[in-house]
Amino acid sequence: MKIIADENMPYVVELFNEFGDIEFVDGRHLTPEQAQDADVLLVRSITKVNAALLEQNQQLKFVGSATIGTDHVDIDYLDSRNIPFSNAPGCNATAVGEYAFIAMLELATRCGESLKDKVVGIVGAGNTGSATAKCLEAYGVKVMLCDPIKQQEGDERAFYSLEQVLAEADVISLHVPITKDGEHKTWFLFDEARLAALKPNTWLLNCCRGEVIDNNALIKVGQQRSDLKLVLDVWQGEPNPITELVPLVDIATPHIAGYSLEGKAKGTFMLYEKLCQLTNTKVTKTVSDLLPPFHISEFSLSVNADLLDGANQAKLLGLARMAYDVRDDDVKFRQRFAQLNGFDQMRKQHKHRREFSALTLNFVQAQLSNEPMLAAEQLGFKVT
Ligand SMILES: NC(=O)c1ccc[n+]([C@@H]2O[C@H](COP(=O)([O-])OP(=O)(O)OC[C@H]3O[C@@H](n4cnc5c(N)ncnc54)[C@H](O)[C@@H]3O)[C@@H](O)[C@H]2O)c1
Ligand SMILES: O=C(O)[C@H](O)[C@H](O)COP(=O)(O)O
Repeated sequence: MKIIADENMPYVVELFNEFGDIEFVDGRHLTPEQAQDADVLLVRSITKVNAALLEQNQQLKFVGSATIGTDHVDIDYLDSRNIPFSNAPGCNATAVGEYAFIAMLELATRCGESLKDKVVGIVGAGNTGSATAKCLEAYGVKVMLCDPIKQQEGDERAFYSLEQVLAEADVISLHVPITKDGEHKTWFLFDEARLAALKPNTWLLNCCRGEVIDNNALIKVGQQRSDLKLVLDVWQGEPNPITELVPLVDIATPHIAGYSLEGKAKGTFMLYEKLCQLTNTKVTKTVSDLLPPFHISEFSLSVNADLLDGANQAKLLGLARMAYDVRDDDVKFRQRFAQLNGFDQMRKQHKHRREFSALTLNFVQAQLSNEPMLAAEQLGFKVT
């Protein structure tokens, strides 16, 4: 079996070498000629999987994308050729949730404000939106979920309309797939009118797809409204963000919100499981076999370390930065995004961060209540 895999997908050798020969390719520039003799194709979000790529291939047995989003894959075309396809829903949800939470903590600390006093609107309450809400709620922040599709499906959580979120939330975090048609289409969901209608001092975070916000309108509105705070991990026209937008953005990163080692490992692992299922192969590996130990295995906290206390926001941020310091990616982004291949190079060379779960917090003295420990656990840390 010939397996063609994106060169930036970790753990492919560990998981797939038992199935055959592996060839690594540059996923953004994969050609029909390179893909023509693949039995298995393993891609990331940067490879367009469609008729143009695959019509010369008559032997393809499986396409796997180690991503949550599927907008780069023509699933109808694969169906028409009976080629099984699988993505990796939820694989990097925790990574995105922690990224959004850390970015909010960072902004709050930078502005001398308390995140706990904010109301956060989450647009799209699926895997990544729910993971963001989980961190915020563990910290005691009020969350407003907006997801008309889940609401219509009978999800029992409390939902709010987008208009309510725009009117009431201090922070808005976007977690929708990119869709171009239908009642709930998300392409330019945040157009000039919605951007201009944001409450004074709103923070807007986009960790889903760049085109959910009209980036040209964002430049126009951002230039008129210095009160807005922006966190962008995704950009219209990737890998070439619009240059004028970057200085208006408070935290800017190159589509790496989902790049935790855990998320990456889970993504590749889910495709391995699917291929095992398709080929009647026994699953013999586990995700934890793949992950190296974290360089800080345990961190001790004293009795004053009530992470839930808003007065300790900076301490919580310090702790979160041990797992992931978003400022490093922001600095690199500003230096490199405009260079030739800068955006892709930053993603390729990204030092995959760890999730909170890699860090064990040791509460060395008994707390007055066990709430801070429970909150730390809810945030995702291991607690002893
Ligand atoms: N930045 C990154 O690294 C990164 C990582 C993972 C995912 N993503 C992107 O984020 C998207 C969301 O990921 P997910 O795992 O949460 O997906 P998901 O499918 O679990 O959840 C998306 C939710 O959005 C809702 N939705 C759709 N249209 C909506 C609308 N108009 N208004 C409100 N809600 C709407 C859906 O009902 C669904 O519940 C992915 O499709 C992907 O494009 C980006
Ligand atoms: O859809 C997703 O899962 C994310 O956008 C994913 O993290 C993108 O990363 P890539 O596949 O480009 O490495």
